Amino acid sequence: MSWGYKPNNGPQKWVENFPIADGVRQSPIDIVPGQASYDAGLKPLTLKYDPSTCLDILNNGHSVQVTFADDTDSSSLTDGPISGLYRLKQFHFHWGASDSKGSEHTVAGTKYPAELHLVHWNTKYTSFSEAASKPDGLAVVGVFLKIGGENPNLQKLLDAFDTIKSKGKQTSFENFDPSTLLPGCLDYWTYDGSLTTPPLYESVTWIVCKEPISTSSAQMAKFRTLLFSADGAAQDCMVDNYRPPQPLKDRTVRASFK
Ligand SMILES: NS(=O)(=O)c1cc(F)ccc1F
Ligand SMILES: [Zn+2]
Repeated sequence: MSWGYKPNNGPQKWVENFPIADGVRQSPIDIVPGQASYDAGLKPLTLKYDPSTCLDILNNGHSVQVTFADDTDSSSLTDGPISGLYRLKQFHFHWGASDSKGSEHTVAGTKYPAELHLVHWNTKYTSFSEAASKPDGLAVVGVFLKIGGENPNLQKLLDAFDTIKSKGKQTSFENFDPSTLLPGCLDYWTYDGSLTTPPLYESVTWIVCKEPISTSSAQMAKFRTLLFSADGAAQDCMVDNYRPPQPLKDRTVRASFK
């Protein structure tokens, strides 16, 4: 049986097949603002996204993912804590069975109902796959979702969910601009971490935005209509697809803001 988020295949069991789960730079972490160190050398993020690079939306059995054409530099991340140019490959979410949990990173122990991850790979490598296992291979921008007003930009994604309800389903999804899912303020915390799902590669420069975006409780309920299970199998709601915070070990979290 493959990895998942249940007691018998979930985060507490991943170390059996992926020993790096107990590694030195695992993600997510609990971010403690009072312990983060302000670094005046950190640049503002430069995120340039071209909606025409948006390809499709997929239920991959672990999350809902929107995939981008990454054969040019059209959708990229530069500056911030990184050097060079990283191309956007995909974005996806993690969420809970209720509004009281769901994010992977936490802020002084606070859990948000969901967390958006925008995954970028370092163009010093030839592909996402090659970059994914390198210590400076990936840069993931994390954005917290909080319960507030309905989010019309998020709604465009949710409207596609009925056609990708079960594992393996995908459908074309064009001209979506991921910058509409970013908060107004791009202040961030950054630290060296890992993928939060197997293979848990320690290849991610994490860039976690301080400001959340809003979603409504009804919109969160829509995420919970997705299934971990494939068509025809017993229906298994896709909820609680988040890894809990991991030990900080010998790492510091830097803040781009005072
Ligand atoms: N949740 S994550 O952003 O660390 C992540 C991104 C990937 F591209 C692959 C696996 C992952 F776990
Ligand atoms: Zn993720």
